[in-house]
Amino acid sequence: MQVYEPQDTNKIPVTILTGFLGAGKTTLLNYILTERHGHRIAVIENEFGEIDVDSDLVLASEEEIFQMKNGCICCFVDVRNDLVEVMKKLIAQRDRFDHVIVETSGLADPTPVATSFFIDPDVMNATELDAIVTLVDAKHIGQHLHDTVLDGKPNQAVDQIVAADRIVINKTDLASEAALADLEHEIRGLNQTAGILRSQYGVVDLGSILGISGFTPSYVAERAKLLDLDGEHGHGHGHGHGHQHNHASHDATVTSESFTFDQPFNLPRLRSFLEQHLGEQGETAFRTKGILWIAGDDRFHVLQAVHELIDLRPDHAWGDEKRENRLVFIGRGLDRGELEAGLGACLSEVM
Ligand SMILES: Nc1nc2c(ncn2[C@@H]2O[C@H](COP(=O)(O)OP(=O)(O)OP(=O)(O)O)[C@@H](O)[C@H]2O)c(=O)[nH]1
Repeated sequence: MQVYEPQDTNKIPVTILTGFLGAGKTTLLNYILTERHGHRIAVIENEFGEIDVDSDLVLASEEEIFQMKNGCICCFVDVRNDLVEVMKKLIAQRDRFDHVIVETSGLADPTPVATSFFIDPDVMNATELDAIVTLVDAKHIGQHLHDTVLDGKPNQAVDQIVAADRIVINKTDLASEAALADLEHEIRGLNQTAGILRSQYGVVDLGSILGISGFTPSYVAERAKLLDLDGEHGHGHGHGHGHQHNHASHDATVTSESFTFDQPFNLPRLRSFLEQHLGEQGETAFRTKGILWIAGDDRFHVLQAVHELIDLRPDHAWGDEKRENRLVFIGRGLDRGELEAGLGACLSEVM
């Protein structure tokens, strides 16, 4: 690990961390937050899905995590206002931290997020956009880059690569050297200037992604022009996070379904349901996450699945925390009724 120094100590450097669903943003964030790099980092999180699972997956102490409660970070109008508000709160507590990381939802285009740092004079004076860092899932990105079912609208997996100052190809353990070389070549075709790094579980030289001063306002304006992102027309999305936008640009066929159950799951039943369901629908079931209550077990379990790859494991003890099950499914053409029935059949009669 290499320690970095912010370039201008008067301004708070801000890193925008982006990457398609399941690329490893939270994993990288946890790595950053647990490394002893001598800097205090505030995190602004935003997620796709109505219930919050992500903040439970971030290991750091809660006071460092600020959630964007309303508004999806991929929407121009909402995000600009919300982000500006959150940033102002952070600026007021400026002495508590020296770097801000904004983790975007996996379906966000980072450019409007970046431009929101140039629309408010107070935020602009107090912060300095450091870089857009884009994570890429070495195993799964291919299918999203070639995703044709985007209705002629911008593909956010591509936007995220185009807008990046640094691209981290993560999950290199899941791809061959030849596949990685091809992917690097393909990424170069989309972005000629960004530094490309490789990682496993987000372990990168932090000096290569933080404190790199990759931004100038003119650069953002250029990018915005390039992507036709002036915020006035025609962009936005319509995914299932409970509110409608007219400025939809994202793939409206991608939705999220969230479930909570106040009964525990029978672990073997749940495992076999998930294996079967995600095995059959792995192409279109992009991402599944959950904080799980398992019958007969005092520890909460964490479910992480990216397409058909499932990771379900125990975490720490529930303690006094209220036990419940929270799951989010994100994908294309999700059938809520089928999921609800399938999950319901996995609930345990005994606690
Ligand atoms: N094999 C492998 N798995 C990884 C690696 N990095 C992360 N993962 C796993 O991939 C899954 C998704 O990682 P996250 O960090 O939650 O991804 P994310 O980008 O925050 O996901 P969203 O918030 O849903 O967009 C988790 O199960 C991680 O443990 C890696 O380098 N190799």
